[in-house]
Amino acid sequence: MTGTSLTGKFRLAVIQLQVTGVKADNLSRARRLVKEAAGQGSRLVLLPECFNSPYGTSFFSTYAERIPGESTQVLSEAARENQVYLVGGSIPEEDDGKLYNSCTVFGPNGELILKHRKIHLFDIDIPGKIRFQESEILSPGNSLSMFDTAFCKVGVGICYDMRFAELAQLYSRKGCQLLVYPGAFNMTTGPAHWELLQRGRALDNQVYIATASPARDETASYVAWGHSAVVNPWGEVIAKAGAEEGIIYADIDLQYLAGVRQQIPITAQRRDDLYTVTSVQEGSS
Ligand SMILES: NC(=O)CC(=O)C(=O)O
Repeated sequence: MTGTSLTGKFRLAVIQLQVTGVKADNLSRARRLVKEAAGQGSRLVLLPECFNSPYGTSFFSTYAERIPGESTQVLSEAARENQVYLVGGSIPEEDDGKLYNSCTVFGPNGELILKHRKIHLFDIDIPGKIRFQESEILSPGNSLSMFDTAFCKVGVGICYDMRFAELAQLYSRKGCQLLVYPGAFNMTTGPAHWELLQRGRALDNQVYIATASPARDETASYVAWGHSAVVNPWGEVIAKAGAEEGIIYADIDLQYLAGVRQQIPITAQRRDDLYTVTSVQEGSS
């Protein structure tokens, strides 16, 4: 099968990891769960945003690493030992005096094939509910990030990136059939928007969407919503976690995707003479 073939099926696993303040525990649990997912036939495995550290601006500098570093070494070995594509959620990355929220992707040989730095920083202020300002600590990435697998082409965003419809449109236009978003929505925006955004992105672009959240920890300073999910190009949720740690599985069916695109041919029907979405940059940041 070629990298962008529209035939075939493959199994995707999403790991909803219970992230603690102990980095070594996060890494070893992630490694164990990647092995478990591969044992169930998964060929592509997705971890959550900030899988090696608690999510919060006060934690980023303490847990930050260079890439390559300790956490990405574990990811590389887990990908190679289990022969999977591993989308390594995200980690706080330190580079040249700046901090980023970065996702690394490893191929089945353990090679680093992509690094995506969160493009849209999570700066929100909902009075009485939640104020979060990633930009106080982090710098944004400046590039789109896509990679080819033996099964299909995949576009990568991190959490808040999912709110920007243009990014998903560009990925779809550039041939992606699956978009993956490690994320960590919270107890305010999670119930309101998490699933809605995934279904919207899937339906608008006729792609599969997979999201991976940390498991919920009511004692954490930032309580993640959980509910990692996979949505198909028809907009249906085909796999969904609860709030606790676990793995969910979905069979990604590229023929089904092709069928949806043929039945409702919005790509051919677009009015690019009236509107268009274009990008100025591409590649890893
Ligand atoms: N944590 C995020 O980056 C985004 C989020 O929680 C939201 O958009 O809501």
